[in-house]
Amino acid sequence: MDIKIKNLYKKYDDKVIFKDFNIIFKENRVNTILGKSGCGKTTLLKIISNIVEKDSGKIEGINTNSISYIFQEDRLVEWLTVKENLKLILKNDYKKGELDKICKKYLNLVGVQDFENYYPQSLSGGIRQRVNIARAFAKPSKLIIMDEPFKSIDIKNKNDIMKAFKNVLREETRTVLFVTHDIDEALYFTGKIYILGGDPLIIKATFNSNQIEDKKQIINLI
Ligand SMILES: Nc1ncnc2c1ncn2[C@@H]1O[C@H](COP(=O)(O)OP(=O)(O)OP(=O)(O)O)[C@@H](O)[C@H]1O
Repeated sequence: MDIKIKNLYKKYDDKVIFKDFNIIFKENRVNTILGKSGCGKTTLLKIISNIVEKDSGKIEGINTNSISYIFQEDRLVEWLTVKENLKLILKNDYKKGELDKICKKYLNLVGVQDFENYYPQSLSGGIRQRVNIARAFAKPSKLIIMDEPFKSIDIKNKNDIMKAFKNVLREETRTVLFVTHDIDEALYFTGKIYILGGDPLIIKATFNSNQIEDKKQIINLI
């Protein structure tokens, strides 16, 4: 089922972010959202995932019990090791005997298998975020919500993780909502690109990522 946002209204104090806003995100595809800083992208993701309350409107096609989140900052539990952090989230999704194998598979995927017994506080920001990404991918959720997930990761590791993520998406059908400021990231995944902007927010343009021949097409719209 596509995710349908209908007649969304939201303001913070007197600042109107959404006024009768409508958008449809495609099921089983990467839906990438681009837009100026502060236009309301994170608010949209948080409303969709029920972390921020909307003033009014309808959201269809979401099962809030089946969402994986990757935010700009990681949400690791400091007093649990990397592996325990994964197990905590995955314990209801897999049989006990499978958990170690699953943790290994996804930690491997993002290249942090050597850190499985470390506590988060002893890891760099980039490694922590990769653990965070492994945990989100490992959860067999239908929807993955990613808000600038690669921001703190160096270019080499970012490229490896994006490649790994592409492979996961080939194996498993997931719907992805992906906010980024990086046009190369947006174009890397096959899917839909939405350019949002304005005050209150509107959809300025939508593209299929494989339609874009020149990045300038997008830059000029943001
Ligand atoms: N809890 C809040 N209370 C009041 N204002 C808020 C709150 N959260 C966000 N805002 C404001 O709402 C607007 C939209 O914020 P939001 O974080 O959704 O933008 P964004 O497009 O995700 O920005 P960025 O690209 O910089 O992450 C901004 O002006 C922000 O200052």
